[in-house]
Amino acid sequence: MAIIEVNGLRKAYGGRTAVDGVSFSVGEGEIFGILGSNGAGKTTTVECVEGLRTPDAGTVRVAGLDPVSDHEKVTRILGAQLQESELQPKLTVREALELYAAFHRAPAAWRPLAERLGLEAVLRTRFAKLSGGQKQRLFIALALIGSPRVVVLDELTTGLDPRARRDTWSLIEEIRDSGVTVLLVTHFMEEAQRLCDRVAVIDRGRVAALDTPAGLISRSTASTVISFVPSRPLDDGELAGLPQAASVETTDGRIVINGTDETVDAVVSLLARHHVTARQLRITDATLDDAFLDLTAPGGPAGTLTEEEKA
Ligand SMILES: Nc1ncnc2c1ncn2[C@@H]1O[C@H](COP(=O)(O)OP(=O)(O)OP(=O)(O)O)[C@@H](O)[C@H]1O
Repeated sequence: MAIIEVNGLRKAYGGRTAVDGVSFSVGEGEIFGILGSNGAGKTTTVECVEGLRTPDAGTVRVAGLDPVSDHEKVTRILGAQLQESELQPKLTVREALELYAAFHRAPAAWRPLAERLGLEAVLRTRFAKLSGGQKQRLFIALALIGSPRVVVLDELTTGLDPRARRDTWSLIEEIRDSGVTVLLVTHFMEEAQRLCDRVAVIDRGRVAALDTPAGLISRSTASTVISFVPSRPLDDGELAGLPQAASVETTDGRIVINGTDETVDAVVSLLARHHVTARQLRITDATLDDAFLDLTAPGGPAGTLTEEEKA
């Protein structure tokens, strides 16, 4: 069952359109990713879901409620991550948890929540003295303190080191496993690929694609990466003319081709025809990073919408 439904959402600032007809729905228990470049319209979209902005057109529903006209009810269902500027630097972790618990009618017990998020050791530490990872864990705790059914996490791991980022990913999975739906806004393809059940790619205010991470990769014109060092140089023209090759690059003698299974077959035939051996041959699946670049390229395959996107 869908817990978030967004239909034909439009929002402009002044005369400038930021979100231009965005539609998606999020099923209960999913980790749903919103992916896009800077300025694509991600934050505006989730702010409309949170009821912090009023749409110019379209509808948004959270558990069937309008986040603007039913704002109070929606704040009991949906927990949003604060921005750093919204917490007093002198507040201790314990004070922040107690303060935010007091905002809710039926808050979660803050102590077990602090334990779950590894914050017991810093309960008396002021916000300004916390590390980046500790601050993010506190933000997650504050988003969860009202025992929400949905939590919105926006650019949560920006600025974290790789270990803290991975720790945060595990926490997000635990949150989902505890039954909370997660709406995750991110720039990081690896994060979306690892965590998200489904992803909406927003490009210039529109949904360019909506699918599982694996689905997005297989739909892109560059689902496979072939790389090798030829035993002798190959003709650039023949390489560029390979079927379904989205890109061909040569760096320090290594040829890297982004394409499909059809491209792999053509590379094998080309090498055989010219009696060239492929040294250090690697054939790997493309990453979400490759698919994202392909899906958001000007004139790219952004028009290949699934049935859900067309609806
Ligand atoms: N309060 C505002 N007033 C005017 N324009 C705004 C405002 N907020 C956002 N915009 C503009 O709307 C567009 C979409 O911005 P939005 O913040 O939704 O994108 P985003 O995908 O979240 O970007 P980022 O990844 O950089 O945070 C951008 O062109 C931005 O400059």
